[in-house]
Order: sequence, then structure tokens, then C-alpha cells
Amino acid sequence: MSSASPSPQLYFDTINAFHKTEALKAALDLGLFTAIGRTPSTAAEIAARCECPERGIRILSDYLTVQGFLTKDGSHYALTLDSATFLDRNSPAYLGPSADFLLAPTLVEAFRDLTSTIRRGTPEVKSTTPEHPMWLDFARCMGPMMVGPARGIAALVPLDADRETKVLDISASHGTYGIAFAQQNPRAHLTALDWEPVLAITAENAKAAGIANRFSKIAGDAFTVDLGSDYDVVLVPNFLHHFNPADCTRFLRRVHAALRPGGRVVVVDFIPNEDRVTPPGSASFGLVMLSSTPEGDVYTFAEYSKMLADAGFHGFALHPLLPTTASAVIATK
Ligand SMILES: C[S@@+](CC[C@H](N)C(=O)[O-])C[C@H]1O[C@@H](n2cnc3c(N)ncnc32)[C@H](O)[C@@H]1O
Repeated sequence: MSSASPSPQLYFDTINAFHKTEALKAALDLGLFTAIGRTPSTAAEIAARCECPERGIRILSDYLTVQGFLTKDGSHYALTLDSATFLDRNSPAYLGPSADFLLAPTLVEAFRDLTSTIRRGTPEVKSTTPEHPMWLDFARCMGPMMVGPARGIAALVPLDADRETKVLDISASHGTYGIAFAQQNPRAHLTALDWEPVLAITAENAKAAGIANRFSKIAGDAFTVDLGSDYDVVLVPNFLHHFNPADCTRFLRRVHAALRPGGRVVVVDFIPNEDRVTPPGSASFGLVMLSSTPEGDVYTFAEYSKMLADAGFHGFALHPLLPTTASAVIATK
């Protein structure tokens, strides 16, 4: 028998996990990390910069220190490397806008209803509803988060520089994935596919990235709209997890038909190990699909390989996109 004594710590940490969420959201809303910046500061100094009474800033700063977002030396608080990189509005890698989507009422409500969702077998809120407005917020807020993996994939899949090439970005949203390809390959033409209202944001971002003259749109349901043909690469980032394996395979057959011979499909997604419980970041994403889609899930590399093989692809390879939780599966027509 084990000599370890039982601890209720995990129970209390989990029951109180929303404290952490709300404290971080308050700090982002108040600009607390930006107020500290590169200068270790006292609670009074931070409070003055955030234009708040000192008590709240002191208690919040101590809490954020306990949670690992700040360090404290005497009475001075400073940013950790991660906080300086991702939580200071002056950093190019600032992640704050993603909180507006990840904590949007639609998604939070979907989690509040988890018990009934599991009993019923399907959620009340379904992100798979055509033109669901949540995808406008996603397109506005989530682009910066995807820049790292998007550039990583563009580097992994070089295009022929001696001719005009064609890239299709399925579920383009903010457009970050396709735009990374267009920027890396000056002779590539990018076609972005998404719901019509979302594509207005994609087009704005393509213009801001300087690729408007090599950009076009396909609006509508990716399962039924004409995808076009002869693409060198079809990107499928964070799309397949919304659907069941049979629908994913049906969709991948359409992608196969739209590629030129030798063309490649790039599936980017949360891909857990075969045990389905490691690594934590990708394995936990299944719960998001349970809370917001009728049939979505996370799929392992073996499951993606089977879907891709059934759709006619060969030469599957898995590429973890470290340090993010995303991975890419690349396969060839
Ligand atoms: C999770 S987001 C992924 C966006 C982007 N690819 C990324 O990786 O950040 C899903 C996107 O798929 C789009 N979408 C969902 N269902 C769709 C469908 N049936 N046809 C076309 N687009 C769809 C949504 O509008 C949204 O932009």
C-alpha cells in the first residue's frame, strides 16, 4: 500500500481556478503588466500608472506573484520573461487580444453548461452553426497567436520559386496561415476560404501584409462550395477538430481533388499522443470541442493518417510546432 497521504489540494486548486482566470483578465484590462514594463515597481507606482487605488493593485500583484506572472523583490514587482514577452502591450508578441475571444460569453457559457451537455450528448451552443458570429471575434482577436506556427509551417513546406504557385487556406479567419505562405513565397497566389462576413477581416489583413494583389476569396461552406483546382498547397488549420472522422475524411477527399499531382495538404491541429491524455495542451482541447460542437474531438496522428489515407493521400509526417501546442500533419497527393 502507498505511504502517501491524500491531499485535497488538486480539488481546491481546481474549484478555485476561476480566481486565476479573473485575476489575469483584470491585470490585462488594467494594463498592469504594461505599467511595470522593464522597470521593477512598487504597488504605489503601479497603482499610479494604472490610475487605481493602491490596495487593489497590491493584492492583485501579490496574487500574480504567487501564480508566477510576476516576481517580487522587497516591495518591487517585476515581469517574468514570459509576462514581458506575452502580456506587455508594448511587446510585438502581446497575447492580450486573444483573451477577448477565449473568455467571450459564448465560450464561457458553453463551459458552464457542461453537465447538461454531457447528459444530452450535444451542446446548446454550436460553433459549427453556419456563419456563427463567434468567428468574427476569433478573426479579430486570434491572429497574433498564430504567427509563430504559421511561419514555422511556411518554412517547412517550401514552394517552387521558378513558377507561379497556388495556396488555398481553408477556414482562413484572420488569414495568418495563408499570409505567412504568401510572404515567404513571392510568386504564390493565396485563396482564402471562410464564411463571407469573416473574409472581410481576412482581406483587410492581407492588404495590411502587402499581398492584396495576390489574394482572392471563396465564401461559403467548405463542405459544399467549389474549392477550385490545381493548388500546390491546401492549408487546413484548426478546422477538422470540429467534425467527426467520417466528415473529416469526406472533406479531405475534396481537398485531394483540388490539389495538383504532388501537391500537399497541411493539417494544423491539437494532436495528442496515442494515449489521448498527453501532452496536456493538445489532449485537453477535446473538452473545448465537447462543450461547443455536436461531434468534434481531438484526433491522434494515427487517426489523421487513416483519414488522409482514406482520402487518397500518402507520405504522412507529423511535425510538432514547438513551443506551441499545435502540430502539423503534412501529406502528399
Ligand atoms: C477555429 S477557427 C480556425 C481559424 C484559422 N484557420 C486558425 O487556425 O486560426 C475556425 C474557422 O473555420 C471557419 N468555419 C467553420 N465552419 C466552416 C465551414 N463549414 N465552412 C467554412 N468555414 C468554416 C470559421 O468561420 C472560423 O474562421
